[in-house]
Amino acid sequence: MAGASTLPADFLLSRRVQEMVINGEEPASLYICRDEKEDQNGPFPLAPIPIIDLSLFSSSTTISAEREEELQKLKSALCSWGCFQAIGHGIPTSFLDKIRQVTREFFEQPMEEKKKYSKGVGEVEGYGGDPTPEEGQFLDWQDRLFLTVYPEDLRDTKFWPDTPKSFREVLEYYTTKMRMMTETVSKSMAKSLQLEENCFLNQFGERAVLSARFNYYSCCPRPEIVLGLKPHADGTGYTIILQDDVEGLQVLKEEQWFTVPTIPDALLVLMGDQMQIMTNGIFKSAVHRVVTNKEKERTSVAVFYTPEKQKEIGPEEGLVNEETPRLFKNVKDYEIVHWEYYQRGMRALHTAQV
Ligand SMILES: O=C(O)CCC(=O)C(=O)O
Ligand SMILES: [Fe+2]
Repeated sequence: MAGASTLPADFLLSRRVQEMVINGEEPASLYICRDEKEDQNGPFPLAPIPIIDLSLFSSSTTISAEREEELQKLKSALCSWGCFQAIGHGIPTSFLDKIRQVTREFFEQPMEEKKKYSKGVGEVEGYGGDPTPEEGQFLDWQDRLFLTVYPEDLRDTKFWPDTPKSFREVLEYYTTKMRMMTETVSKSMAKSLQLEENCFLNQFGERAVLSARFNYYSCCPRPEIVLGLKPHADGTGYTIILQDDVEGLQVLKEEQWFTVPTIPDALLVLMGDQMQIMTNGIFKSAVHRVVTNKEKERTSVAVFYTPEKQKEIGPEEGLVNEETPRLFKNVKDYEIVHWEYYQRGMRALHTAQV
């Protein structure tokens, strides 16, 4: 298509990346994130992210020494990587496969079917690309379906797909399980820091928000210069990511990008900025990105767990003392500021610093 490389962002974002690929189009210039000759410090090593067995925290039969050791492992993972691979979460692998399958089935439907759930270019909820970023920011090689699931009165069910047939049921069941998992994870994180076990749950509040983002990364003819998702840290409390069997997610540690291994029965629990604030900087909010792939499509489902709207959160008092002074202010609706900065290609954490 003549002049394709200078198309404006709003126009590009009104179309799906998947459509461009089906039409055999080359990525327009706004998708190009770097100079071809730039050193990318690849190949990227696999990240040795600790694997934590959550069943050790919930089962009453676990001997306390074993539980204590796992809590220490959890704390160390969150201080260094800002994430861990969770197993023993109580969701059978067969069900994780079911979610992976309905996700793929949703995106593999004809465009007309998916467009029933289309959002406007500027909106977040629904099917499409992320809203247009500020000038100078490149676009992501992905399409996604974003749905708020809890609290239930915030659901906008016109965006909830009717097909594949089991989609809604699978999402409902998965997020019920996610709520149980956030309870275990939040309590365990508190215990690992010698805090009262409900402290983080209380900060998240009864109306904590759970939303699901189904990501679809089409094959990309120029993987060396196009990203599936630009580098960012999440504005959440934390995020739980289900990957399929195609690698692509990377985390940044000491200025090196590491590829997150795909493990069929594991869920990646990744700290967002708000957990870094609540732990007074002890847990790291992990910077991550997604690379593209020439041969294989990739899917993922990210469940975002965010404190209740309008609720103030801040560093736990038990973590603030003379040796470790308060690093962050109390904030509310932090994710809104986070989003504004994200759209400018920046992190927002400094806005919460004292
Ligand atoms: O696709 C992935 O594995 C990660 C997605 C992600 O980082 C996000 O949706 O915020
Ligand atoms: Fe993310």
